[in-house]
Amino acid sequence: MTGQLSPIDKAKFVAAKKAVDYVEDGMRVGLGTGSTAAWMVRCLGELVREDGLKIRGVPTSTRTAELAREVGIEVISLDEAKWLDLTIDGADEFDGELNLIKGGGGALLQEKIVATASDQMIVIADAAKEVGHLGAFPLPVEVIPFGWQTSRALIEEMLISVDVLGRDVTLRMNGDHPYVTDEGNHILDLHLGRIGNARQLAMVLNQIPGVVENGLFVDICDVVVIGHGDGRVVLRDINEGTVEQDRLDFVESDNLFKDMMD
Ligand SMILES: O=C[C@H](O)[C@H](O)[C@H](O)COP(=O)(O)O
Repeated sequence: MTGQLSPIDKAKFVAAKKAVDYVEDGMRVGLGTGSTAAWMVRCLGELVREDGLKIRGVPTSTRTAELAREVGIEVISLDEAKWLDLTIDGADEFDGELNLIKGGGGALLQEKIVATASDQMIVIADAAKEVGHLGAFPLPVEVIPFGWQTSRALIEEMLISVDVLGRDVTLRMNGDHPYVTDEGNHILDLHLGRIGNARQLAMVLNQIPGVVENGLFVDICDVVVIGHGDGRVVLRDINEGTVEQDRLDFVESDNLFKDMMD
């Protein structure tokens, strides 16, 4: 990756770097999944190794669990933690009310359980993830493999009666085979274009037999840390509104960032 300092990588990195400021000694922290969350796990690992930060992390996927252990974070299960102080995770889209689409990486089920078991959920994202209305990103819905085609037909039928633009539903593939989640389920991606009422859609989806969970996170996120390619970070807080942070000029010289790019 030498020399490939893309603005998106920088944006994800500065958002992650800023978000770990919320983590305090002794906290039980939910660790999200995805490329942005991976930056956050690396930043936390650095604080654990170099500053002696004492935290326990609950990962939201096997991928994140491996990375967390690799960087020196103590990993525990959600049942061991019981409740979390904070979860930091990425998102595929967020709107002005901090509602989210998640699950582009297939981890939405554990992510939703972990986020809702936390006092606070902080999302880290590059600025391109902000939308006026959710739905341009295909909405992931996790379904059990048994009868998944019936679940898809029921979803398609339901979509006729809700406020969405598109109605295509596709089975996520991994090469020639259906994608399999950490729980052994499949993912249906709903190509909706625009979601008129995220709260209603999230509820009706979860009433369909075979649906385990959907990737709409409504009223779960408290803060979005938005990273920009030039190092600027903007906080969007559900209670305090928008707060512009100073530009973080350290990106290129930051050891962690340099290590990952070399
Ligand atoms: O299942 C994956 C998660 O919901 C991710 O947090 C989401 O897809 C965003 O991933 P990334 O940071 O790679 O864009």
